[in-house]
Amino acid sequence: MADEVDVVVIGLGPGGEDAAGRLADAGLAVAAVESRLVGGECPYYACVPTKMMVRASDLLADGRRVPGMAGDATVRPDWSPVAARIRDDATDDWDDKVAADRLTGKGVTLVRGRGRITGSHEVTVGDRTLRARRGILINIGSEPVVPPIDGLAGTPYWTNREAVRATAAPGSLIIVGGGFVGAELAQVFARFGSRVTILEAGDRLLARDEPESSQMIAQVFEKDGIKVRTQARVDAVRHENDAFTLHLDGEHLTGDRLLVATGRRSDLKSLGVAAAGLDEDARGIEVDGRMRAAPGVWAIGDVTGKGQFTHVSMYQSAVAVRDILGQDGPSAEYRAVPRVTFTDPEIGAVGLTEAQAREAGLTVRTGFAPLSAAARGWIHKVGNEGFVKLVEDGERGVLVGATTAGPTGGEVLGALAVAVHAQVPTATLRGMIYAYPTFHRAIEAALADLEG
Ligand SMILES: Cc1cc2nc3c(=O)[nH]c(=O)nc-3n(C[C@H](O)[C@H](O)[C@H](O)COP(=O)(O)OP(=O)(O)OC[C@H]3O[C@@H](n4cnc5c(N)ncnc54)[C@H](O)[C@@H]3O)c2cc1C
Ligand SMILES: NC(=O)c1ccc[n+]([C@@H]2O[C@H](COP(=O)([O-])OP(=O)(O)OC[C@H]3O[C@@H](n4cnc5c(N)ncnc54)[C@H](O)[C@@H]3O)[C@@H](O)[C@H]2O)c1
Repeated sequence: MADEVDVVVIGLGPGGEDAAGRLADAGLAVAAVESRLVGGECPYYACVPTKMMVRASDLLADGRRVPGMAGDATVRPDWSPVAARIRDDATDDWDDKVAADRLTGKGVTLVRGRGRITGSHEVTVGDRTLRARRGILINIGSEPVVPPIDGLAGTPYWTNREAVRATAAPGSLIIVGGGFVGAELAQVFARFGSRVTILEAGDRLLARDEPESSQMIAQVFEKDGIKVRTQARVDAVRHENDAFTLHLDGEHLTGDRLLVATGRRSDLKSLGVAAAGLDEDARGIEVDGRMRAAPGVWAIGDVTGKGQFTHVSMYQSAVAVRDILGQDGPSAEYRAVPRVTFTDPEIGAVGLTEAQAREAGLTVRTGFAPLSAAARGWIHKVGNEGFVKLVEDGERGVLVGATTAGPTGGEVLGALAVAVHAQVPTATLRGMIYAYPTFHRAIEAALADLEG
C-alpha cells in the first residue's frame, strides 16, 4: 500500500531541504527523498568546503604580501588544518545527522534512497511507494560531467567530491576545465604548493564571464605559477605508478592528481520524468515563473537551468512553496542573477555580459574603471587587480549587467545587483555619493566612463 502525503520532495539540495521544511511548517504532510546527504552538494562537496579552502589560500597569499608592505613574514603552507576544518566543522565527516534531525524535527518524513517518478503524483523509492496528493517537487541537482576521454573512466581522477576530501595538497595537479570549479581550485592548490596546469577546451578561462575577467585571471594565475593551456584537447588519459599521463595535441603531460571540472548535468532519465509527462532527454526541466513543470510537478535548483547556484535554488524554493500553498506572490525573475567566482581577486557578476546584451539586440553602452586607478586600489597596492565594468541598455538608461572584480569583488557586487534588479536609472546612480576611499567607489568612475 502507498504512503499518502501532500507533497513528495525528491532530492534535498539547499532548495529542496528548505522547501520540505517550509511546507511542513505550513502544516502539510511532506515526504522528502534523498539518496545521498540531506543538504545536497553545497554543504558537503561544493560551496562551503571549497570556500574554506579559498579562505585558507587567501590567508597564505596575504602572508606572502607582507614583505615590502608591513615587515617580514614566512609562510609555510600546511593543508592539515584545512582538511580537518572541512571534515570536522563543515561536513561532520560527511555525516548529515544534524540536517536530517532538523528536517524530521519539523515533521518531514525522510525517506533514504533514490526516488523515481512512477506515475502521476507517484514516487517509488526501493519497495516503497509514495502518493503525493498535491504534487511532487523535484530538486535533484546536478552531477559532475565526465567527458568521454579514452582511458579516463578507469582512473582515480577527482571531481569536486574527491577534491574536498584531499588530505594533502598534491605535488602536481592537472585540471581539465577552466570554469568556476577549475579556477577556484587551481588557485587554492597552487597557493598550497601544488604545480597546477589547467587544460581548457575553449579559448579562455571563465568563458561565461566578461573577456576582461578572463584576461585578468589569466594574468593573476601566471603570477601564481599556474600554467594555463586553452584550446586544449585531451585525447587519452592513463594512470600508472601513482601518476596520471594525459595525451594531448601530440604531447603528453604528467601529474600526481587529475581534477575533472568540465561542468555538471542532471540525470532526468533515471528520475523517470517521462512518467510525469516531461522530456527525459532534455538538459533540464523547464519551469514557469511559479516553478511549475507539469500539472502537479514543480522543479527547483540546478535542474531548472536558471543558474547553478545555491542562491538560485533557495530563491526558487520560496517561489515554489508559495505556489504549492496557493499563496500569491511575484513570479520568478532572473534579470539579476548574481554570481561570484571566489578566486583572489574575486569576480562578481550580475545580469548580462556585454556580449549577451548585444545578442539580445540592446543598444549597449559600457563603462569600465580599473581598481588600480581608484584611491582604494592604489592604497591597497599589492593584490589590487580588479575593475568595475557596467553594461547599460542605452535606450532605457538602466544597467542590465555588471562585473566587479577585486579584493572584495563579491561584496562590491551587492550595489550593482540592486541597480540591475531594481532597474535604477544610471542617471540616479550617477547622482549618488560613494564613500571615500572604498573599492565600490570605482562604480562612480565606471559610470563616468559610460557617459564618455
Ligand atoms: C565545487 C563547487 C563549488 C560551488 N560553489 C558555489 C558557491 O560558492 N556558491 C553557489 O551559490 N553555488 C556554488 N556551487 C553550486 C551549488 O553547489 C549548487 O548550485 C547547489 O548545490 C544547488 O543545487 P540544487 O539545489 O539543485 O541541488 P544539489 O545540491 O545538487 O542537491 C541535489 C540532491 O538531490 C539528491 N538526488 C539526486 N537525484 C535523486 C533521486 N533520484 N532521489 C533522491 N535524491 C536524489 C542528491 O543526492 C543531492 O543530495 C558550487 C558547485 C560546485 C561543484
Ligand atoms: N563560486 C560559485 O558560485 C561556484 C563555484 C564552483 C561551481 N559553481 C557552479 O558549478 C557549476 C559547475 O562548475 P564547472 O567549473 O564544473 O563548470 P563550468 O561550466 O563553469 O566550466 C566548465 C569548463 O570546462 C570546459 N570543458 C568542458 N569539457 C572540456 C574538456 N573535455 N576538456 C577541457 N575543458 C573542457 C568548458 O569549456 C568550461 O570552460 C557552474 O556552472 C557553477 O554554476 C559555482
